Amino acid sequence: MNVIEVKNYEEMSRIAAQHIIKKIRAHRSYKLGLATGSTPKGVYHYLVKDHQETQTSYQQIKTFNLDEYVGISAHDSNSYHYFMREHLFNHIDIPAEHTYIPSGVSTNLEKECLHYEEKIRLHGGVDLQLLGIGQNGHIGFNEPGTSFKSRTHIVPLTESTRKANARFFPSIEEVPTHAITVGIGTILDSKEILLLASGKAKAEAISRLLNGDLDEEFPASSLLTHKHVTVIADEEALSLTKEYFR
Ligand SMILES: N[C@@H]1[C@@H](O)[C@H](O)[C@@H](COP(=O)(O)O)O[C@@H]1O
Repeated sequence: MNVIEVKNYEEMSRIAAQHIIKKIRAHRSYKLGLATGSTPKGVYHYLVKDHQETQTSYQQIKTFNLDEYVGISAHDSNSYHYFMREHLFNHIDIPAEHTYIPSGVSTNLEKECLHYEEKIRLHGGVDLQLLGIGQNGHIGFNEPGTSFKSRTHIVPLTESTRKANARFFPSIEEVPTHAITVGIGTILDSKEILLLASGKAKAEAISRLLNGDLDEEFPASSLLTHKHVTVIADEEALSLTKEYFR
């Protein structure tokens, strides 16, 4: 696992964006795995800025998002569909039909999970997966205890995750109780993984990831089994990690 220590959120975002832009320019039909949350917002800001300044093209790029809330439609401002349009898709030249996000309002959610897996597979898999990390080590919405072999599935959200995400909703009661997420096995199939972490709230999770052992109770530790993972973390996120492990 390669660890890049950066000063702050801004630097983390810039370096991650530069890496993604380089890949997109080098490979015409690149497949990007995308994430939501506060962490990747800055990366999307830099991708948009670069697109406006240099016209880096996304016409042949395909994107696959990690997850979506169950019961929240694509038009709802709390949906991850909305988030992606707002922060990235509306500002670059990617065709809407190239952007894939699981549907949280499908009438048959089990079928939706299988279809989503199939879509990723038919496109030859994800080349680069961008990831944030939950305070309890979740990746996508794979909560502690999820099998490292899991594929796209429906998950009940833990209280801690609902609390952490409550800031985006009018009240905690309105935070959905379930989500649809690609599995840990799906994430591990990506050819390359870029995990970003910024701020003190992530320090414990990052320290556990970098110091720790493989443990299904800590989903991010599954990344230790992958050959091509880069962690870009800022000083605060690395503040509890012993020097030796960086
Ligand atoms: N499903 C998302 C994750 O993909 C994300 O990594 C995590 C951390 O969010 P943030 O980046 O806002 O800290 O939150 C949500 O639960």
